[in-house]
Amino acid sequence: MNNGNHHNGAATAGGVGPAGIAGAGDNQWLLRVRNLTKIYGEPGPRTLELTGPEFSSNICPDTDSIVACAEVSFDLYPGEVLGIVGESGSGKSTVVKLLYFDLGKTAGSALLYPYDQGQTNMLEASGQQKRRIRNHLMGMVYQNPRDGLNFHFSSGGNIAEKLIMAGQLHVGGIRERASQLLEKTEIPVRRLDDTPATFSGGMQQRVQIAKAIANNPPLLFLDEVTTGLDVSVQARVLDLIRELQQELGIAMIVVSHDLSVIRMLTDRTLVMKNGRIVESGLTDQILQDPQHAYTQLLVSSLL
Ligand SMILES: Nc1ncnc2c1ncn2[C@@H]1O[C@H](COP(=O)(O)OP(=O)(O)OP(=O)(O)O)[C@@H](O)[C@H]1O
Repeated sequence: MNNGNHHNGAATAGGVGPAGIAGAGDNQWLLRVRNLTKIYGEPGPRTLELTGPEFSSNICPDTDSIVACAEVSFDLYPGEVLGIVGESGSGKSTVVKLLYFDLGKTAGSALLYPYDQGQTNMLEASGQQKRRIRNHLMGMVYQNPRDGLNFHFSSGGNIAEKLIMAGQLHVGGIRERASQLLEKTEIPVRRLDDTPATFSGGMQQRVQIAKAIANNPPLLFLDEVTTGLDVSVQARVLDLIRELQQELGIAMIVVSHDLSVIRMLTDRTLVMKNGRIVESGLTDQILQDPQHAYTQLLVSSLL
């Protein structure tokens, strides 16, 4: 498991920023996740014992319940980019969907420092508090733009929605901010009133990114955001994410089955298999010297 010692001297650490962690000290985590677990179906007493990488299965032989993820623990520091890599079905998306409140947990806790100074498990917050956390402190970019965007709204309308949810009501200000965000994500501002349905796949992802960062959240989730795009389009979206990360100092959790995406974007990586973390560490170290047999297989497929 990660020892929590590494972080990259985040731009927001110690400063008065959207992370709200002024004076929190240099080693203050932004997000602390412990024993995050999601099980579909009724688990039995031995469900966790009888599933996982050593069984090459996440299905409990006693109850047929599915362990989407179990006992996932890690810390994320302000401005740090953490990757989650693993094959299809390993539980990567489940982890970010639990943290973004798209799914309800079976067990575990997640403390987000700007929410109640990290004193309260945000996974047990009320619906209203969760909406507040989501609107002010987090952004999400989904693999499928239809999950993150309303295709009946214009691109500007999609961004406006996020701004309004966070309490911005001044129409002129909203339009100006939406234009600024489109510019930042390299979409011609003249497309402000066009719907995402008229955009290319790469542009749709960039509108999702613009919407996700609209309220300057300290934390952004990216779930397979370039999967399915043409290689050249992928490269442009990845470059944009990297530039925005450097400019804004935003912490990110990047989910991908693709180690080249993980290599390009992340500082530290969790490797998942059958719902469990099998290895974690600095991305460079994992790529150079993978310890777990499964990670070795993943890395060799990259070479
Ligand atoms: N609604 C559901 N009911 C039952 N099982 C589910 C449900 N959603 C996900 N699962 C299972 O949970 C496990 C983890 O799924 P998850 O989507 O997190 O994997 P992943 O690593 O993100 O893979 P992918 O990229 O293919 O989505 C898989 O075995 C999946 O079949």
